[in-house]
Amino acid sequence: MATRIDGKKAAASVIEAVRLATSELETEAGVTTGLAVIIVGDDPASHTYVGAKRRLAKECGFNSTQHTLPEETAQDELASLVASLNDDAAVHGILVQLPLPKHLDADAIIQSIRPEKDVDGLHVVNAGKLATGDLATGLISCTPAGAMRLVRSIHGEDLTGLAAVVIGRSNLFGKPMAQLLLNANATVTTAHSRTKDLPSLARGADILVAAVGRPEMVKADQIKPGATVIDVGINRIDALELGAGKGRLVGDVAYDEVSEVAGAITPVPGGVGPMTIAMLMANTVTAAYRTCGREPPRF
Ligand SMILES: Nc1nc(=O)c2c([nH]1)NC[C@@H]1CN(c3ccc(C(=O)N[C@@H](CCC(=O)O)C(=O)O)cc3)C=[N+]21
Repeated sequence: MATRIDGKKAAASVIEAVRLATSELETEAGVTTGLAVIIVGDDPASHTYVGAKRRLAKECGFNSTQHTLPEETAQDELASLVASLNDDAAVHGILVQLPLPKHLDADAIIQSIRPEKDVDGLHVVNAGKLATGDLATGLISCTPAGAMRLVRSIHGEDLTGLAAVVIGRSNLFGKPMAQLLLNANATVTTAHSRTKDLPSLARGADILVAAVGRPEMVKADQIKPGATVIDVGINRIDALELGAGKGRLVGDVAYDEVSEVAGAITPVPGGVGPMTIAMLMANTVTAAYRTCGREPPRF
């Protein structure tokens, strides 16, 4: 039976470290860490996530502001809000909740955030720093950073000799995750929808990371015995009797059967999800430390 990797517990320890770092920066430099969250439109799931971010920011001792804009917000209005937050010295981190309404160009908005304040790690400067192995001055995308922390909780810092397979190649997750694993000396393969014979590729993985967005797609026969399985999927299975917006959350991995074969596995919920928000807080206080020329702790 696989070890269940407790993302909630790991996230709580990151949050505690962020809280300490925040209060240290406050007492030593007189700087309160500031996070600005922008949300456009009224997608209920987005509002739930933003609410969770706000609560955690408060718990960390941040000064957090939320900018709630109507669905019909124009590109230039959103751009000018980002511009004013870029220039606001009290704001160390800017997060634009995704997805944005379809009429808006999300990438143009993200690229207009000052890289030093891009706590989502999505700006090309931050993506480029990660790609070139500069982990010391950039900001790393929160979900891969959180997933990597969970990998380290099992394997430690050095993944030499381990084969890692990442299923998914998005800029948001798959690519940065592969780069983090590579930086830690794993031998990395990125698989995707065009990959031939994914099951046999997956069976070679000591570390299997699934980010496909298909409920319970990864089955037990695709797992190397003893492997570490990181499930990044968040799929809401709507149960008709529960009504809209309710229902069960499942990952991209068939948890019950896979946990019979794997050595360690993250659950959904309670795995990578809570780590994502915790790493957002870590990135924000990191950004605040850097504005004062101080070395941030490693989270
Ligand atoms: N700019 C931006 N940055 C993001 O990081 C970002 C975003 N936009 N848009 C949406 C996605 C999604 N995301 C999650 C965060 C936490 C959980 C999480 O904590 N999930 C809980 C369950 C929560 C529930 O019950 O719905 C868990 O897995 O245990 C999930 C998903 C961040 N995202």
